[in-house]
Amino acid sequence: MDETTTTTQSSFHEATIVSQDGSVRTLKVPVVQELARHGIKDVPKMFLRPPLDTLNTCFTENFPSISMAKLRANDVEAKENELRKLGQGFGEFGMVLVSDHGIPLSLLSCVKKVIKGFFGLSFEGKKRSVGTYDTVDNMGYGRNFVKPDDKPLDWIDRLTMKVSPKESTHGLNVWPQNPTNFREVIESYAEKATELVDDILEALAEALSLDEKAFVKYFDPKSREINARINYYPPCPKPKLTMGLSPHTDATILTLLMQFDISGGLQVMHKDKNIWFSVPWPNDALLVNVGDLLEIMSNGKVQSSWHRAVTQVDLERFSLALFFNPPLSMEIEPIKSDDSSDYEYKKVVVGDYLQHLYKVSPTLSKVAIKYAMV
Ligand SMILES: O=C(O)CCC(=O)C(=O)O
Ligand SMILES: [Fe+2]
Repeated sequence: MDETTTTTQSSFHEATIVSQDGSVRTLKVPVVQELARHGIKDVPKMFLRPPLDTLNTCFTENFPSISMAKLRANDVEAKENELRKLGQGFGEFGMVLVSDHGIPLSLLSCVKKVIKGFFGLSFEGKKRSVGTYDTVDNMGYGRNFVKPDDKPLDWIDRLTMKVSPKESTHGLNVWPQNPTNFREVIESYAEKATELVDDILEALAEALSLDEKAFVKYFDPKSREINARINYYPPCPKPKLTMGLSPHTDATILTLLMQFDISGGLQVMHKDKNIWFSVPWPNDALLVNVGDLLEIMSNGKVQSSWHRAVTQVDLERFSLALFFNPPLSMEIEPIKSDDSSDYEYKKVVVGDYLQHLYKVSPTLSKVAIKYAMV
C-alpha cells in the first residue's frame, strides 16, 4: 500500500508529563502532521493558548547578517566590518544570518530531500523507520518536551538524533532507515556545518579581543556533542491561538539553523527593545544562534537569544537545528580577558546546566541563565 495513504486521524505520540510534584505520567498527544493532513478545523484544546501578541511583531530589513566569504577572506577592512556585525548581532539579538557560508547548495538540497522523504512517510512508516529510543532522553521521532500538566503543547512534530560523538549512538536505533541515505546526508551536512561553526567561534573570539582559540578549545572534535533536530510545523488553522515552538533559549554554545520551505515563522526578542522581531530569512542563508553556554563563557558580552516559532494557516515549514556543545562532564566559566575584572557568571558543569534548564522550562522569560550568574 502507498505509505502516504495509510494514516488515520487517531495517530498519537506518547508524551511524558512531569507534574510540579514530580510525578510522571504519559499522555497521548495527537500527531499534528496527521491533524493537518486531515484538514481539521478545530484545534484540540491541549494546543490552545491565550491570543498571541503577534500584532506587536516587528519586521526589519536590517536584521544582523554576515557574509562568511568576507569573514574568511584576506581583505582586512571587509573582515573588520563583518566582525563588528557579528559582535553587534550576537549582542542585540543573540543571532545572525549567515550568507556565502560555503556549504554547497547541492548538499542543502539533499538535506531537504531526505527530510521531506522522512516526513512524507505515513505515521506508521515513520515509526518503523526510526525504531526505538528507550534510553536516550528527548531523542527520536515526535516526542514532545516534558511539560507541566497545565501548559499548552506546541504545534510541532520533531525528529531528534545524536550526531556526535558517534559512539554515543552505539546500539541504539537512532537514525531513520528510510530514506536509506538519511544518515549519510545529515552527517555530511553536519561535517560542513562544524567547520562553519568553528570559524564563527574563532571570529567571535577575535571580535571580543580574546585568544582565537578561546571558544573552540572547548570543542575537541572527538568528544564534542552535536545533536540534530528537525522541527516540522504543519499548517495550522488557528495561528493566533497556537505556538509552533514556545519561547526558549537553547542550552548550547551555538545552534546552527537551516529552514525551508518558507521564510516566515522564527521570531526573536530584541534584548533592549523588548519587542518580538520576525527573522527575515533569505533562501539558502543559515542562521547561527547563541546558546546559554556561550553567554556564560563570554561573561554576557554576547547574549543567548530568546526565540520562538509561530504557526501559519496555509503554510508548512521545516527547520533543521544542529546543537553544538562541549562534553556534558566539562566545566565552563567566563573566559578571562584583559579588560574584564568583574565576572557576572560562574563556573558550571555543562550537564548540570542542561538539567537545570530542562527542569525549570518552560518559563515566560529568560530565567534559566540565572543559575549561572554570580
Ligand atoms: O524553527 C526554528 O526556526 C527554530 C527552532 C529552534 O529554536 C530549536 O529547534 O531550538
Ligand atoms: Fe531554539
